[in-house]
Amino acid sequence: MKTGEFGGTETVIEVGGLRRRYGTSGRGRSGGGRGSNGSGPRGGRPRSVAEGGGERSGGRQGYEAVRGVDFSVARGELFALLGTNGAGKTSTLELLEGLAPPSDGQVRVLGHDPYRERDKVRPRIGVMLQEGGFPSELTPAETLRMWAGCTSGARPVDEALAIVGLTPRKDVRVKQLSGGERRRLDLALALLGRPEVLFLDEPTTGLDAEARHETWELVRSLCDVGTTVLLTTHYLEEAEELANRLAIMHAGRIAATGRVSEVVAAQPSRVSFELPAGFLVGDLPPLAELGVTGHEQRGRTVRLQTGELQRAATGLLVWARDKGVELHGLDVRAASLEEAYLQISRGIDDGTDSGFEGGFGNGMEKGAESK
Ligand SMILES: Nc1ncnc2c1ncn2[C@@H]1O[C@H](COP(=O)(O)OP(=O)(O)OP(=O)(O)O)[C@@H](O)[C@H]1O
Repeated sequence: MKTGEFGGTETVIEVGGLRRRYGTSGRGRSGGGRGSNGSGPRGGRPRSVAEGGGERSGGRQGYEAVRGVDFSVARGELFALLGTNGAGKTSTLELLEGLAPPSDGQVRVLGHDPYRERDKVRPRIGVMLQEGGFPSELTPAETLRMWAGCTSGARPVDEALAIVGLTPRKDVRVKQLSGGERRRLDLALALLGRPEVLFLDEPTTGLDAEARHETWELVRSLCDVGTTVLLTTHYLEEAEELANRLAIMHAGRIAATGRVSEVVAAQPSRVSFELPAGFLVGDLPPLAELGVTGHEQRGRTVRLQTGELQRAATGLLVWARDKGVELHGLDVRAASLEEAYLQISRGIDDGTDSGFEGGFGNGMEKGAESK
């Protein structure tokens, strides 16, 4: 089940032509702490690297991690940013959180520039960073109490602990918490100020299956009461479960965006099988008549791509029956978000549009055109 109906058309997050270049400004990455409200004791992302230097700065021209990104998110909507490692998800999120200014383009959160009008935006957002960086000698209860002191209108600490299921561990030192428990503490901190907009950077990484499902339930319930959520994730299942809409980023750009069904529908389905002994691809029925839009062959293995899976599979099976042959290794695969994700990222790497050719792996020879 997706998050609840999001409440109307009010745009809460708007991003246009967004760019972020490292290595030219001399600013550090993502200073300024966790979000919620107040400046707080936590000074920002532990993996900070000076934008003006470091091995990742990309030389004199710098490195452009975000290359013209556009999207908007309505109130109560959950928007997921997916992408390969280094695609630019966190770099984008940090611009939305107001932790750095964009090199170019526009960001509006709740109608304000989150960097320049930080004081207007900060009290209304909650941020769950990828790595927390808690003082390790404090307990979760103490950490939350300390943070609540910097947060106006904070929830009671016990309520925040209960929401994320940390009550039984509230008096254990942070250094003794498991990775998943720390993640929950991170979430509790992000929720402390009852934010209107929640930014979650890989919120369920390190959580076991049960805790992940509980977090999904929690996020859904927040959306149901109108909280707007932007999350990054590597779990496609998470995006499928939660997202009203998503964007797949690759190399700093949005390669596909829309509802899950729209992103998936834009990708072809696949049928692969071993060509029976004594037959060539040219002996198959005319592929265009089966709705096949492309095919490749490696050794005896043939892979077809199609937007009409039933027609292609039926035509192939009828052909095999008529010829009295068995199609070994037959694999009929409908397009899925995973397929879409892989095809998009591989396709762009290869400079192809759909990723179909790149997705079949290197060393694949193009099969002969069928008759
Ligand atoms: N301070 C920095 N200086 C130079 N390059 C940086 C800096 N921070 C990030 N980058 C580069 O920008 C690119 C995007 O990084 P980013 O962390 O935004 O990706 P991501 O999509 O969040 O990746 P992941 O899924 O691995 O967390 C990467 O190539 C990264 O090496």
